[in-house]
Amino acid sequence: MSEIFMLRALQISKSALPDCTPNPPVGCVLVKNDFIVSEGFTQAIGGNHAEVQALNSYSGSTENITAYVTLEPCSYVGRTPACANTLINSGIKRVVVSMLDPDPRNSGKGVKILEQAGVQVEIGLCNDQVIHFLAPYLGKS
Ligand SMILES: Nc1c(N[C@@H]2O[C@H](COP(=O)(O)O)[C@@H](O)[C@H]2O)[nH]c(=O)[nH]c1=O
Repeated sequence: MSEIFMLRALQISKSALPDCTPNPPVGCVLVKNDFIVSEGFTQAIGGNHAEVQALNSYSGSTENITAYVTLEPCSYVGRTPACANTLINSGIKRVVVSMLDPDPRNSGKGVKILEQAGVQVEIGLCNDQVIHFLAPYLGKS
């Protein structure tokens, strides 16, 4: 079941192209009680990341919501705020990440920030499919 949600996040991430480059195209879906309640993908460079788009499009309670994100949420303030902190502030308690961000400014730090705040993080769902799509876009932002 959860693979369906990550594959949906991967599917919508493709809509981020070509405007998001050189930022990688990322997708995020918010799931509550096995239903997708919101979706987002990376906006044009300097615009919202996928997680922020999904959160901005959702107005209900974040209780029991799991965020499925194709790439590790970012950990630092770059052109946009740190998505790991945005997720924590939203009250979401479970995040499923397909692949870690190889960008050395993130690279495990986003996951660490989430875990230190008590968010349950799972890594690697649909990893093969996501790496296949995302790899060409990583390391250039
Ligand atoms: N596109 C994308 C991420 N992209 C990552 O964010 C960093 C660039 O941040 P910025 O300069 O603020 O745009 C860089 O490490 C890139 O890999 N991260 C995410 O959490 N979600 C997203 O949708």
